[in-house]
Amino acid sequence: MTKIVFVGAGAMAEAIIHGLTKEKIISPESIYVTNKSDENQLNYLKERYNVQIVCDQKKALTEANIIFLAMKPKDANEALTSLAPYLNNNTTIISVIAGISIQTITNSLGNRPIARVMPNTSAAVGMSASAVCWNELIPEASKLPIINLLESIGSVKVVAEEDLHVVTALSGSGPAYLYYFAEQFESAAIEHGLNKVDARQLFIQTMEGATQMLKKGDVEPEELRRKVTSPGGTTEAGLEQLMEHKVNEAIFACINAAQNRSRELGKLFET
Ligand SMILES: NC(=O)C1=CN([C@@H]2O[C@H](COP(=O)(O)OP(=O)(O)OC[C@H]3O[C@@H](n4cnc5c(N)ncnc54)[C@H](O)[C@@H]3O)[C@@H](O)[C@H]2O)C=CC1
Ligand SMILES: O=C(O)[C@@H]1CCC=N1
Repeated sequence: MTKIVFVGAGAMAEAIIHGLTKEKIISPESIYVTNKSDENQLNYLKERYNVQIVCDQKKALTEANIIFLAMKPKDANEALTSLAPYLNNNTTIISVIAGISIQTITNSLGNRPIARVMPNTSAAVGMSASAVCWNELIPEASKLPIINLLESIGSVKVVAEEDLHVVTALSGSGPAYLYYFAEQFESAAIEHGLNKVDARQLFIQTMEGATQMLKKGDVEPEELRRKVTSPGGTTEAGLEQLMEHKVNEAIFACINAAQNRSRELGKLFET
């Protein structure tokens, strides 16, 4: 049975565990969790998902088939140093840490199969938009199982490592941008008299409907937008404000800053 150890047990680890256990891809008895200090969080994960808390670090790490690295970039070096002595040669490392390169992980853990994944927290509902890259030590035969594992939490694209920076900016951080939009549209609608429940439901359904239209893929977003925008109508009036406030520039600046930060984090914690 495949044994998976999560080193780092925060928001992202939980979202992945939620997805994996919900889809019954792997039995919770085979999923182990450990973190730096927060015992309450480990107990919570055990209670909620029935996963195992690592008691014997050495045993858990030595026997692991897959180790997920799920700590913040600033904690990566310390974590990698503490793991290094216990790994067996065949263990596959899957890092979800933003910015930290395969080379930096290799520098601490030695040459071994390493994949980097950029998921997002929608993994919790099986809707992560994940991208993965790997080093050449990941055997051909292991690629599909890794993709299948990740597909249990959503969609997966295989990308070049260099592209993970922009992927992180777009889909790793993406849910937060959409939640920000949700907050703002909701507040604006409430200001104009709608109640909170209706405002939220109407916005969610609008996002969902627009997503479905985009997903059909037969009409470009620009054309879909035109179909909503009657000349001299309400949409035009609204869009004019978005353009006047340079929302397009804000979005370019947002993606640029996020992908830059991913590069910076990689450099900052390079070993
Ligand atoms: N939250 C998100 O939406 C996404 C996060 N990520 C990446 O996932 C990683 C984790 O992010 P979050 O879960 O949001 O952070 P978090 O702060 O919620 O969780 C971090 C976990 O790492 C543990 N930790 C810290 N130092 C450790 C050490 N030396 N050994 C073992 N465990 C240690 C902490 O105790 C905590 O359980 C980050 O690198 C982030 O870039 C990637 C995609 C999306
Ligand atoms: O904000 C962050 O750094 C992480 C990576 C992508 C989403 N959250």
